[in-house]
Amino acid sequence: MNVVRIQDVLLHYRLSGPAGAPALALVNSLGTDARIWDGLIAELADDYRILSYDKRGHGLSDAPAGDYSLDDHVNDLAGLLDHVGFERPALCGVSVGGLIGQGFALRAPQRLAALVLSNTAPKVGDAAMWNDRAHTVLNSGLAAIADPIMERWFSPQFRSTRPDQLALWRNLFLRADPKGYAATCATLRDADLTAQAGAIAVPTLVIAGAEDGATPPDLVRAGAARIPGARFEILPGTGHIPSIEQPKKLAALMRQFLKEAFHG
Ligand SMILES: O=C(O)CC1=CCC(=O)O1
Repeated sequence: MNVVRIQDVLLHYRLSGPAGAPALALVNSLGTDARIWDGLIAELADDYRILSYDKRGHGLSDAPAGDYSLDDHVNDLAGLLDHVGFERPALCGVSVGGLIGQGFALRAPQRLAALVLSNTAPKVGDAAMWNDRAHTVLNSGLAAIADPIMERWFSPQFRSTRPDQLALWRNLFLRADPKGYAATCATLRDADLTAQAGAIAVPTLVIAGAEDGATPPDLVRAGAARIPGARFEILPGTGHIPSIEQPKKLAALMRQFLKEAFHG
């Protein structure tokens, strides 16, 4: 098991694909861990050296006390990229992972070959929603919100045709750490990159899920429009986490984009 201590937080990470291949780093969403990327990694690992990790408060990584700022997450990512020797990777983040990606791109554009923003925006939700969600989870546990969250994560087709898969992802969600989850709700409450998104100077692909209940296509499209030169794509029949629902289609979009970013 790979582990590194960054900012006094133990982070669990995984590396896949051939050493020396173009590098790709993946940042997970709220209430998930690095396993959401398994289907995508299976598609891309012949051609890319891929880093995935459990961001702080999630998976096997530490869940330190207190609210997490976007800077905390960006600093973790920067330290992890240094640790694994990724000098200029492509970065793909989903949802709050995409906010972390935008924060990293604003801080260190020279460190990125390309940015893929999956199901995210410069601002996601509002303060009342994130405060309410954190309060519920801390007082009543993740089970109290599991059903509506599965509806936000997954398309109706996925929920009706893949009940066993749905049950496993629900289990993963239920086993998350409520403290780490609530601390990341604070990240989402406080992070607003709307005014800065126009300064992102990295080739960017923005992807929406046509049936995303958390970051609907119009929100994602509006965010993409703020990023100079960003490409925008909608994946049909897909909810909030395309790497789970449609890893092959997501990989196809990314493969084309990353080829141009790395090889011109
Ligand atoms: O849990 C949700 O509503 C989906 C989500 C919002 C931000 C994130 O990372 O996941």
